[in-house]
Amino acid sequence: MESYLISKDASGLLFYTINRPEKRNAVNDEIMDGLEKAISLAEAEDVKALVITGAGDRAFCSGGDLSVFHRLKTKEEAYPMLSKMAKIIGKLLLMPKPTVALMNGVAIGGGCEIATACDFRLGRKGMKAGFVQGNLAITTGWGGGSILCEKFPASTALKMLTDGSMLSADELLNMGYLDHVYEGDPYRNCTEFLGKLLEKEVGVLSAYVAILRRKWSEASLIERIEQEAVQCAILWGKEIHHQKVEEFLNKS
Ligand SMILES: CC[C@@H](C(=O)O)C(=O)SCCNC(=O)CCNC(=O)[C@H](O)C(C)(C)COP(=O)(O)OP(=O)(O)OC[C@H]1O[C@@H](n2cnc3c(N)ncnc32)[C@H](O)[C@@H]1OP(=O)(O)O
Repeated sequence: MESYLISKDASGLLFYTINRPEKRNAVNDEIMDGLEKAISLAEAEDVKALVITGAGDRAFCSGGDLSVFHRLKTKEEAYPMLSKMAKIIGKLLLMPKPTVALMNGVAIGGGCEIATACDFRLGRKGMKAGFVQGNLAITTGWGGGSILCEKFPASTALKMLTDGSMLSADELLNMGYLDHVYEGDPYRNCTEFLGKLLEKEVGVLSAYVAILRRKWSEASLIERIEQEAVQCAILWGKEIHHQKVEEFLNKS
């Protein structure tokens, strides 16, 4: 089974679907490479927006694949993985088309980092999301912390990052993290939410998006994302992080 799927519809939406529902759509190297591929495919003239979602009805994305990345023990081993995904998330953040996180289920850790980089976040009623990295004795390491701090009020961002709690769709909507909570078919809800955006010329969409992207480029957000990966790698190398991950992997 492919780890990811890429498809395009007639209205100009390019879909990137993480396809590991049995692992709650945890991110491995293949998924990182697929996301980078989808970001470049979205440059095509007939694509109006990129939509990221997860296969199945349980998870949007459960973050980094702990069973794979647990093999990385030192900061020197962890940094290339963190930096690779931080660069891809930086590309997602600055890509020249609008982006949507269609959060069909739980989003945890790195899953929230991917969603935070998107322009719009739609959550299925009943889903939950949380930046749980602190519970694993690390921080966000793919840039999501820096992006959260840029896009949301400082107190909202700091509370989400330091609490490490799972928040309900209604809580996420109230605090402005989600733009919309939907029930029923995700595809129909996504196209309805985007609505008139999809009727606009692609040049108009890219020009508006560029206004936003310039703001983030001028705020040195890419440099801050890179510093976040470095900082996370240092915590990653500590024994307490490995103990916390082992607790999750041995939980059954
Ligand atoms: C590494 C980068 C870092 C960052 O920079 O942000 C991170 O992302 S840290 C990773 C943070 N993620 C987590 O801590 C998520 C851990 N997962 C869970 O809490 C739960 O699995 C869930 C996502 C809430 C789903 O719960 P549930 O529906 O009850 O399913 P299971 O727990 O039984 O999981 C099913 C299956 O999937 C495996 N799984 C789930 N998440 C991951 C993951 N992130 N990495 C690897 N594997 C994962 C889980 O182990 C089960 O596998 P089997 O036992 O083989 O069925």
